[in-house]
Amino acid sequence: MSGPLLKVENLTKHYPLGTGFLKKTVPVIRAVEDVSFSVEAGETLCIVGESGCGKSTVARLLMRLVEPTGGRVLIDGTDIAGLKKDALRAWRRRMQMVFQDPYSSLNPRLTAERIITEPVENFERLSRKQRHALAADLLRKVGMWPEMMHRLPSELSGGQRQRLGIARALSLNPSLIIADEAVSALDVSVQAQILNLLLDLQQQMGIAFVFISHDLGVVEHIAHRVAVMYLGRIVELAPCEALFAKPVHPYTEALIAAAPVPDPTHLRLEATVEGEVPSPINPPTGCAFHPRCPLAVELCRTDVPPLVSTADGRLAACHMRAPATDIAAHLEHSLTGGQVS
Ligand SMILES: Nc1ncnc2c1ncn2[C@@H]1O[C@H](COP(=O)(O)OP(=O)(O)OP(=O)(O)O)[C@@H](O)[C@H]1O
Repeated sequence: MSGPLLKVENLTKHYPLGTGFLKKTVPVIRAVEDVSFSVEAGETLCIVGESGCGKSTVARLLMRLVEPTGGRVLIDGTDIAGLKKDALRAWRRRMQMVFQDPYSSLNPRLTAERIITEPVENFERLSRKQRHALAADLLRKVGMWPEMMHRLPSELSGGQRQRLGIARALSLNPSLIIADEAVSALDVSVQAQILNLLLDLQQQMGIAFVFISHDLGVVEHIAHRVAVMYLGRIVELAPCEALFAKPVHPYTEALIAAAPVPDPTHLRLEATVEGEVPSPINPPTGCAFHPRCPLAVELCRTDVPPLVSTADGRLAACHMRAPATDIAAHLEHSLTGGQVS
């Protein structure tokens, strides 16, 4: 296959606040702003950032659970917005989602067998025997006993319920799984088991993951590449090791400094950075991080920094640490006391 499995181009989602009276423009929540990234087959891209930065909205846009205000999502080069009936069904088989809360995302009235075979039965009729065999196989894949297929979600532990959610996602042999805070509701030791299960499944089945988390310990354990979001935008995108070893964006640096968790057994420390996240309704001008940034200069207050490639092959949006060549002269001018135009 040539090209990435998933390509996201300039994805934007604004939620209007109320309806416009007499066509008056209404204020919007800028949940996702001009987000672009790609995911290769078999790769794990983690999206990390503080609460409210737009991570879950990206997940919902990828799954077409909400419509974008702008931008495109391409699977194997095909724009999913243009897919009609059959192609849309085929695409839905390839992308599955695992949710944060294994308690509320599983139907409490269905047995484990019904829960995990339901996605397949949306596409084809299964005999009792086929359903049984499929459920047993999927349960084994996620490290559960086939006998558990007769249990209701309330008869399973939190970790088992999340395994069930993963088995359900695996049932259609997806190429890509979007996992939104998939281990956040679990105890630390169970988190590690589920993360290791996902890594094993990835190795065996070549599944790609978009893994959304606010927990840097989790991210460091499983990511190949990491996209750091701040107030709806990606501010840094880098290979995992490089990001943790030498963050470029001051926000990434602050996140990592606030949660120094290189040891995967300490998965629970949460990222916090000094100061409040500004409102996505009225974000700061220029770089949205400038009110909290120790490096901010006048240019940061006036111009949104573009996401540019740095010498070591990552992307960063920072006037100070990753100046775009065409604005480098502008920056030098402002640093040397010149007026920002
Ligand atoms: N359906 C909606 N209607 C209006 N605003 C929304 C909606 N969904 C999300 N938002 C807003 O969009 C912004 C991004 O929310 P989102 O849930 O994507 O962030 P997040 O990074 O996933 O946060 P968390 O980690 O707390 O889930 C927030 O300001 C949120 O209040």
